Parts: sequence; C-alpha cells; structure tokens
Amino acid sequence: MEVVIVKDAPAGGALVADSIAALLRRKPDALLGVATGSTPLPVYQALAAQVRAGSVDVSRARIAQLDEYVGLPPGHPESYRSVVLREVVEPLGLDEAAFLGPDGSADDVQAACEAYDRALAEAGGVDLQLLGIGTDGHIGFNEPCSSLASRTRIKTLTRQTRADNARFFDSPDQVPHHVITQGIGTILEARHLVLLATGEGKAEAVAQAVEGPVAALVPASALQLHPHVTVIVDEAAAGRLKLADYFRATYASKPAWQGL
Ligand SMILES: N[C@@H]1[C@@H](O)[C@H](O)[C@@H](COP(=O)(O)O)O[C@@H]1O
Repeated sequence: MEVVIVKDAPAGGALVADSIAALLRRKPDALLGVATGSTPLPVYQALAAQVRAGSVDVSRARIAQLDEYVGLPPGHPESYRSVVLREVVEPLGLDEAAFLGPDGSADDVQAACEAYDRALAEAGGVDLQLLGIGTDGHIGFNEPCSSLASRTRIKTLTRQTRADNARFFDSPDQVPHHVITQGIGTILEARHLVLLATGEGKAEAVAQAVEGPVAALVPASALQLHPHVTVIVDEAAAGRLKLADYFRATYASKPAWQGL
C-alpha cells in the first residue's frame, strides 16, 4: 500500500486525475470505477479540465458505479446513478452507454446485484477503482462488519452514515435505509484501488484502515489485502497516521516515471 500525503483536496484531485489520464493513454477503453460523495469531486473536475484542454482523450473510457440507494424513484437527483451521470459521465462528454451501474429500483434487488457483478466481469473488470471512506471506515456502502469476501448485495446503512449523507437530502428521514453496494470482494478485484480522503473528520478512519489490523469492523482495512493500492490523503486526513513521515519521505524519493 502506498500512502501519498498531499497539501489539500485540489492537490489530491489533480493527482488522481493525472493517474486516470495516464491509465487512459495506456488503455483508452479502461473501465473506471467511480465513487460518489463530496471527496472525489475535485478528481472529476480536474479530469474534465484535462479533457477540455485536449490533454487526454476519454472518448472510449467506460464508467462503473460503486454503490446505489435502494428505493429512490428512477431519475431521483440523489440516486447515485443520477450523481455519476451529472458529475462524471456528462462533464467528460461520455454517452450513457459508457456507464454501468446496478438497478436500485429493481423489484428483485438480489437479482440486480448478481447481474451487476456479472456485468462488471463481462466488461473485463474494473481497471482503476476510486474510493472514498466513510467516517465509520466504510468503502462503497460496506458498513462495519461487512464480510471481507462479500459480493455486490443489499446492505442496511448505519445511523451514522445516514446522518453523514443527510446533507444531500431535504430532510434526514429521506435518506434511504437500504443500499446496493459492490462487495468488498468485488472491490478487491479491481486492478488498482485509489482511496482518497480529505479533512480532519476522516483522520481516524484513515489511520485505522491503513495502520490498524485487517478487520471487518473497519471495512477499508481490507485494502491491505490488495497488491496495488494508493491512499491519497490531505494533511488533515493524515493527522493520525503514525508513519506519516515515512510516507512523505518515500513518496518524495519516488521516481516520477513510476506513477501511482
Ligand atoms: N457510499 C458513499 C461512499 O462511497 C463515500 O466514500 C462516502 C464518503 O463520502 P464523502 O466523500 O462525501 O465524505 O459516502 C457514501 O457513503
């Protein structure tokens, strides 16, 4: 696991966007797994700016969704499908056909979950999966005590996650209780995992995920089991890392050609 400590959120966004651009130069039809929430927005903005500047061609890229609320009406502005279309697919100038996501309004949710895992595999697997982290250590919507081998399935949100996400809805009770999320086992199949975390509120979750034991109680700690993980944190989110100086020194001496 590589930990990169950046100055602030825009610097983190630029770094991830550069890494995605480099991937697309190597593999123009790469499947990019994207996350929702506030944290990845600077990535999408930086990547869209590169597209406008003509420095990267994303026209063959494909986009895969990480998780979704269950039960929101199709087209609800806060369904993650709507968010990904609005924040990623449209700004990159991609067609909706380039987008893969689970159906959160399906009558048979379990079948929708299994169909999504199959669709990801049939698409050749995710090349780079961008992840945020919940204040309780969740990735996707894999809440504490999720199986580290889990596949895409329905989950129930914790009170804390519903409170954290209430800011996107008119009132806290509108936040759905149930969600579909790529499982931890599904996420670990992506070729490169990039976890981005910014702000002091994520410092404890980041420290537990990076330096704590691998434990279902902290789902993001499962990233320790993957051979290619990059954790990018700003100074505030790095605030509780015991090895912060080591991480800084290691990154400072890394040859630029290696990329992330
Ligand atoms: N399901 C999403 C996660 O994928 C995201 O990482 C998390 C953190 O969001 P934020 O980046 O807004 O803190 O929020 C939601 O729970």
